[in-house]
Amino acid sequence: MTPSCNDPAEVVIPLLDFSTTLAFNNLNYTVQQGSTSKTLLSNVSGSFRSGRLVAILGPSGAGKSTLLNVLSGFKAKGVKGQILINNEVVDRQRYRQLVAYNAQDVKLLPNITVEETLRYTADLKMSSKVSSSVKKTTINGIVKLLGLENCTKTQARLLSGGEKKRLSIGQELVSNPRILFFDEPTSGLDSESSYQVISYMKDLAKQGRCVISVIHQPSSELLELFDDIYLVAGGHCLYRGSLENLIPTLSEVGFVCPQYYNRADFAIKIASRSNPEMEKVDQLIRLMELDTNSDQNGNKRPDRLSPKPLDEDESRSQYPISQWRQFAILTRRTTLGTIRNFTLTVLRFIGHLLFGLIIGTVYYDIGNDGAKILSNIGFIMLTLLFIVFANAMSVVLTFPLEMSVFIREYKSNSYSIVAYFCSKIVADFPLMLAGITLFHGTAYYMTGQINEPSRAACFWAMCVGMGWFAQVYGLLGGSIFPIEVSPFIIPVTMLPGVLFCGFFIRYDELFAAFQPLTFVSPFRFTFEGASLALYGFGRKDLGCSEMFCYYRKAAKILDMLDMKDENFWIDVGGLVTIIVLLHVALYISLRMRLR
Ligand SMILES: Nc1ncnc2c1ncn2[C@@H]1O[C@H](COP(=O)(O)OP(=O)(O)OP(=O)(O)O)[C@@H](O)[C@H]1O
Repeated sequence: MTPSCNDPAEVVIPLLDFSTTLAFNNLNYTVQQGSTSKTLLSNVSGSFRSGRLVAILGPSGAGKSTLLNVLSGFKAKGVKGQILINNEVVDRQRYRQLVAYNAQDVKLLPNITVEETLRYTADLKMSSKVSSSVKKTTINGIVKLLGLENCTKTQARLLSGGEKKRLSIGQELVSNPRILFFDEPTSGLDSESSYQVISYMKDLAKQGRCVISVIHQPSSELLELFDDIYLVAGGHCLYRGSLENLIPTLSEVGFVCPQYYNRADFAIKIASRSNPEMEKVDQLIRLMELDTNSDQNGNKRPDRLSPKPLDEDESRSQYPISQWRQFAILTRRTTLGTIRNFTLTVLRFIGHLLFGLIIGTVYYDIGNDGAKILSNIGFIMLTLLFIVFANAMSVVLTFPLEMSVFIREYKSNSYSIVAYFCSKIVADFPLMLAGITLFHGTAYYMTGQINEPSRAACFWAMCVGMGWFAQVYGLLGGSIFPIEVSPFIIPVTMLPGVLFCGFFIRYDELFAAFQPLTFVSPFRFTFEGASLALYGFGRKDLGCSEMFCYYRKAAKILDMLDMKDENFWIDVGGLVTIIVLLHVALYISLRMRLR
């Protein structure tokens, strides 16, 4: 049963027995818009203490999410000012270990269950010295704390909005962070679920954490759960202090809250752009800017806080586990997610088998017939086109969602880019290999291609090369372009490569200016490689189903296609080079996305 908001949550995750203060002074955040710059945060200051739940309030566009992103370290470029934890400037890497950020839109891997999600997070975020029983206890504690007991075996895609939100909060709790940021954790939830989520956050604060949340128009009941308020308008701070002091402070400058009026609504109304009393708002801003030396509750900040040194019991290495372990865990998780994506996985297999059968039926037994050479060359081309589109499009459709999970996890310091990159390549490879083998096993033999193991293997290798290229190309497209455009961009950008493959126009018939382009087309390398596998290297004369077959001799076929045996290894080298370069481009693109 989901605990009601009044049930005390049983806390199993460790309490933090030391205080933490996050202080920020004169923060400014500017973004570049063409040649001009736009200031999104101006001279905002404040401090948040452990044990207190803080609400960041403000009208839409006030800068609440921006403030949260800056304070959580997710935005660093263009930020000026000082952020201190326990009066110390902390380097970025260490900062990310201390801070957790829960974004407004929940990013979860859809086919992984609640328990698995938390277990993988624990494996990634907890030191390998932590025993599996401790990890299990921690996970159970989080599940209980967040009321997820009923859905531990449910895949994330089937969870309700509130459960998804709580699961993503749970992921942040695994590493037991000192400071937690939430961006609109109640958006899309009904009032009861909103109350529950904020109650859980209150519990987390009571356990000794700094908990700061952007909250959109909270009801009076919900607002009561917060200890402190940080009011933002137009990138400025209008109020920071306790909830009790909010109305008295606003009334000091002449904003008097009517009786029975929701305090949050009143504060947001004052902060809205439509407020005609701008001089009073400016007065509030000046008041807050002058008061940079007082803490969240209006008390003077001591020159030196007396916290526990930050590094006393924390590991200094960037990640809690080695990159090799990260790679192994991520590969397992990606494989599980792919296998569980039943529709796509089964469709991929059925698609390869079905197309193999169709192509095998249409081109039945033509492979050794000198009278049907042109059709057989069409078979080679069709094979390559099928492989490239089937494998590129399946990753284009799934990768963008995974990317958003990757960006969130990377930014919360869960693992390195290299570990993710390698796991992605390795986890997707077997499925591609299996699909192509199924297709090859059907189409190659049904079409009556030459039954020599070495030729069949070379043909299969060219198909695998094409599939590998397609997969990385799809990943690259998915990492660069949004899902709305990548299904269009990927096929369209491949077409010039198809044009210069040697099938639609012979290499020697191309304008001289176009001929070098054939050496950057993966289709040229695979088409020539597959054709040589079938007809090159001294293949004996083909059979002939008619009176006369002009192309009985394999050498004549290669001559017609302007292909030479010695090009085979150039094709292999060219294809491998393109695939390697695409991996490099994919790696760079992932890095760029994380900036
Ligand atoms: N990269 C950017 N370039 C230009 N303007 C930006 C950029 N990011 C945010 N802004 C602007 O900064 C302002 C503050 O945005 P922010 O998302 O922080 O608002 P918010 O208070 O969280 O609003 P909401 O409650 O609607 O989510 C908005 O006017 C937004 O358009």
